[in-house]
Amino acid sequence: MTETKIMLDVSALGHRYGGANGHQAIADLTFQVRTGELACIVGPSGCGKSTMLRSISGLIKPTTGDVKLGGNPVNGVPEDLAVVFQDYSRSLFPWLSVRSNVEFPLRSRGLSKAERRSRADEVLEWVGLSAAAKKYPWQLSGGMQQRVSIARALACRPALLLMDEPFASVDAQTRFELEDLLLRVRKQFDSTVLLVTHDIDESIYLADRVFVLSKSPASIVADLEIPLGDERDQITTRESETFVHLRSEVARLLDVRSAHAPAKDDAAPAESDVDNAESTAKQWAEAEKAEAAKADARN
Ligand SMILES: Nc1ncnc2c1ncn2[C@@H]1O[C@H](COP(=O)(O)OP(=O)(O)OP(=O)(O)O)[C@@H](O)[C@H]1O
Repeated sequence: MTETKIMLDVSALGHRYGGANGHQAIADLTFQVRTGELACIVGPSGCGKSTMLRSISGLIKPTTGDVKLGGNPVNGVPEDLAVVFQDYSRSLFPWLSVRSNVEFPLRSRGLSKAERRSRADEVLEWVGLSAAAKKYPWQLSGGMQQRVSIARALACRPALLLMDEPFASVDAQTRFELEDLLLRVRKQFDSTVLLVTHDIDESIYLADRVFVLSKSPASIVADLEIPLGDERDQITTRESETFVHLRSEVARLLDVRSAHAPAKDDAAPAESDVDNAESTAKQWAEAEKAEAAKADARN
């Protein structure tokens, strides 16, 4: 029997902002993502998804539990992790061309200039942006900018691709196109993906597995295998009996009818952490810039 490898192992992860009397954002999160799997996490607004992603990507140190990537403990930003955010305007550098944006994180990974160029050109072709390589992000539509972000993440050949509501800022048509693009490229690059969304249909359409989160503080309330096969289609898959059944099941688990009720502990953020509350995309971009600067200093 072949052993299934675990790429991401999250164990009893918890985070409380603002010390002992502060705000418990996530509590006792335990789940695993297998190598080569596309897993989606769906949870109600404010339940702690970003806090979880920050912990997994090493941007914050969780107060309890631990995270392992490829068997190694995550104690800072891991090199073999890439992240795609909803807010592409904050994660792409406006002063760099599309190609340079894609090459940027490769600078800290010890690749030669020629290798960086060839990787960037390969992924840009895969996301259909070869012709836009010399343009700047601000010359592109939102959907195209998000394709640049996806290309940039894939160029790093990450062991794990984290995606934080990646398609939430584009129109419905573009969203469908980007979802299908993700399904194509994850196959091409054999990627392991963890995607966070609050769109139930999107989570089922994309995933091999869906984890459903509770309201704040987030914990896992269900782990559902999605038996929709590899070939998915925006119309026929979404109309299928299995899809419709899963949609109702996830909606029930999320208890969508009460999703707009304020969570009992959803007061103002804990004061001591307010400085910390800038967007994860910005934090990540700063971490990448720092890594590239270190690499430049070494060379
Ligand atoms: N830096 C911080 N300091 C204090 N509290 C915070 C901080 N960041 C988030 N919180 C609180 O933790 C809880 C979870 O926030 P988080 O942003 O992780 O949730 P989310 O599920 O990503 O939200 P959304 O769905 O709105 O994106 C919220 O109550 C939020 O106010």
